Order: sequence, then C-alpha cells, then structure tokens
Amino acid sequence: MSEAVTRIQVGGTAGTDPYEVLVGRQLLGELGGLIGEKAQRVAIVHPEALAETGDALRADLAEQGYEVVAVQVPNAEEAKTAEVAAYCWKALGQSGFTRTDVIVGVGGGATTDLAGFVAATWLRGVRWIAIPTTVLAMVDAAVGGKTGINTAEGKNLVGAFHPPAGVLCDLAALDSLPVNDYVSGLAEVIKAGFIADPVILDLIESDTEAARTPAGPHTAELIERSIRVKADVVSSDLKESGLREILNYGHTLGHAIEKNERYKWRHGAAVSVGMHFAAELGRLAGRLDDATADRHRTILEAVGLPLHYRYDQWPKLLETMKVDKKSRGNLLRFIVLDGLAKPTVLEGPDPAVLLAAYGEVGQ
Ligand SMILES: NC(=O)c1ccc[n+]([C@@H]2O[C@H](COP(=O)([O-])OP(=O)(O)OC[C@H]3O[C@@H](n4cnc5c(N)ncnc54)[C@H](O)[C@@H]3O)[C@@H](O)[C@H]2O)c1
Ligand SMILES: O=C(O)C(=O)C[C@@H](O)[C@H](O)[C@H](O)COP(=O)(O)O
Ligand SMILES: [Zn+2]
Repeated sequence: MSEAVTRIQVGGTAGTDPYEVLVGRQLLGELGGLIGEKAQRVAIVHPEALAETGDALRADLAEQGYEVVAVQVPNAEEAKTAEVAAYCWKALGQSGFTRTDVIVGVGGGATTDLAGFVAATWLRGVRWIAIPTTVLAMVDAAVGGKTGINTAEGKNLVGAFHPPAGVLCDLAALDSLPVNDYVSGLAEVIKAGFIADPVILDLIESDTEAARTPAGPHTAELIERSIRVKADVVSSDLKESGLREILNYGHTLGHAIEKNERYKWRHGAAVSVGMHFAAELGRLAGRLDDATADRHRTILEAVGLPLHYRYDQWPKLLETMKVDKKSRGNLLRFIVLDGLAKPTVLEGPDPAVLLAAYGEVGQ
C-alpha cells in the first residue's frame, strides 16, 4: 500500500499565487498536472550526481509528448554562479523556450536556487517546479521563492523572489543522499525547531542517531513540520519585509563562513556554527536563557553538526557580515532568540559582545 501524501499550501495571501508542497513517495504522477497543458517544452535542470534521475524524467516527459531540454549542471555550490546561469539561458535560447514553457529543478538547494533563478530571469519570468532531493531543499530551499546565485563577494547576492508552481518532495530520494548531506539538512530542521516549533527538537532529541538517517521513525514528521514553519512565514511575508527575517537565524555568520571557505562548506554546516554563535549572542545580550542557549550545543553536536570555526578569521567574518542582506547602512542586524520559539532582531550589538560571542565559537 502506498503511503499517504501530505499537501501543504503556501501563499495565496497578499496577492501571491498559492501553490502546494507535496510530501510522500512516488509523486512523479503529479508532475504532468503541474506542468500544465500550455507547455510544449520542459527544461529539466539537474546536478551531475542525479544524471540517472534526469534521464528517467526526460524519458517520462518525452513519452507524455513534451519537448524536453535536459540541462545538467555542476553539483552543489559550483552550480550557483553567473557562468552556470548563462549556460542555462543558452540552453533555453537554443531550444526556443517560450513564456508558456516550464522549468523543472531537480536536486538539492543549490540546484533549486539556480533553476528558480533561471526561471525568474528567462523572459522576465517563466513557470517553474521544484523537485527537491535533499532534506535541506525539501524543508527550506525549494519552498518560499527565494532564488539566486552567489558571487565572489558573497552568498546569494544576486537573485529574485520567484515562487515555484509546486514542490514535490519524494522521500525516496533521500535514500541515496550521503550522510553528511543528510545531516547538513538537519541544521535547517533544527533552525525551524528553535525559531517556531520546539516539537521538532523533542523528536530529534528522542533519538539523535535515528534522526541522522532517512530510515528514522520521525523523518516524514520532521520534514513536514519544518515545511509548515517555512510555509507559514513566507505566506505572510514573501519578500522579507519583516517576519521572514527569522528564517535567517544562524545565517549571518553562516553565510560569512561559506564565503570564507569559498563555498566548499555545506550550507547546513555553516548555519550550524552560525546558530551556535546566535545563541551565544542572545545569551550575552541578556535575551536568551542558559538552558535554551545550551540546548543549541547539545542538539547540534548530537546529530553531528559542527559548532566551531577558526578563531583567527573573526576580522574577515565581521567584514562580510557587514554586507549581509539584513544590514541597513552601517547597522549590523542579527536574528536572536528572546526565548524558545521567540525570534527577534538584535540591532547594532556592542562590538565587544559580538567578539565575546565569537569567543565561544572560535577555536
Ligand atoms: N532559497 C532558499 O530559501 C534556501 C534555503 C536554504 C538553503 N538554500 C541554499 O541551498 C543550498 C544547499 O542545499 P543542499 O544542502 O541541498 O546542498 P546541495 O544542493 O549542494 O546538494 C548537496 C550534494 O548532494 C547532491 N545530491 C542532491 N540530491 C541528492 C540525492 N538525492 N542523492 C545523492 N546526491 C544528491 C548534490 O548534487 C550535491 O553534490 C545552498 O546554496 C543554500 O544557500 C536556499
Ligand atoms: O527563506 C528565507 O528567507 C531564508 O532565509 C532561508 C535560509 O535558510 C536560506 O539559506 C536563504 O537562502 C537565505 O537567504 P538570504 O536572503 O540570506 O541569502
Ligand atoms: Zn539556509
């Protein structure tokens, strides 16, 4: 018997088109309906690691009568560059891709960020569908319409808000994911727990070893709860004019670490260090209680995520954080917690407090 499919609605408020995130297994039957009848061409953007998945999708869609444009891109962050975006635009141009045609992004968050960005920019915006294949992409990257690429100066500095027409999270995809990538995705799951849904933390803490694999007893629930957190936030603030900033918890330092590592670190690992830092900052700023701050260390460490980064890199990290997207003029802004599931903005913290918080993180 096939498992039930969970449908989570996103958007549909404040003039945005609603779409659904489906979580389950064997969801490809849903793809044709999402592509719609107007499309003649479908571009499948997938990473090298998912060449077989790309081929299978191509054959399936060709059988349904679509003209398929297969666009294989590099794995991970190497895909989030202007050069790779230009390569995708070239493929679309050469195939005569029009405004009624559809892009399907299949892969991790790097691929869905790129595919969504190409969809946002091609002909000033075409329809796209996300098929996330990592935990991180299912719970976060593929949902909410933030699309983009990196530049040498920083993470996601070029992009657009361009929500997908639908998101298909096929849990079977997670079986082939290397454990490090699986665990990296748990950073965003844990983020959702700290900012909004502490049951997520309880479920992970009930068996941290099981939480590290797709075979764990709570996998589907953890993914669905995290998607609901993201869906609720982006449905009321698509363009990050306020509330959406809470989804950036741990990202101010996390993105600076990613840039410092020339995007070789996994996003989730950098966000893990960034959440540790944000917890210490919240504690030192007198906002966060000791128990919740300490809980960051224990849960992140228990699932195998990093807590520390190089102490001597602080000056460089601070410079990068100054141009974080949440900064306003010279004002540094961080998401911290006033307590469990009580995210808030800390503006212009005392430099001595910032350094002291990094003192707990740096080694
Ligand atoms: N747009 C957003 O709102 C948002 C939110 C969170 C993160 N992100 C972005 O997402 C990216 C990180 O995404 P990620 O953690 O999914 O990493 P990723 O996309 O880099 O994927 C990690 C690796 O796993 C491979 N892979 C993907 N699916 C696989 C599968 N099922 N089996 C085997 N290998 C597979 C990929 O090719 C890659 O090599 C970052 O660029 C981050 O900035 C965006
Ligand atoms: O969706 C959001 O908003 C987020 O901040 C989610 C983050 O997990 C994600 O990494 C996002 O890409 C960061 O966005 P950025 O605007 O800080 O680049
Ligand atoms: Zn993130």
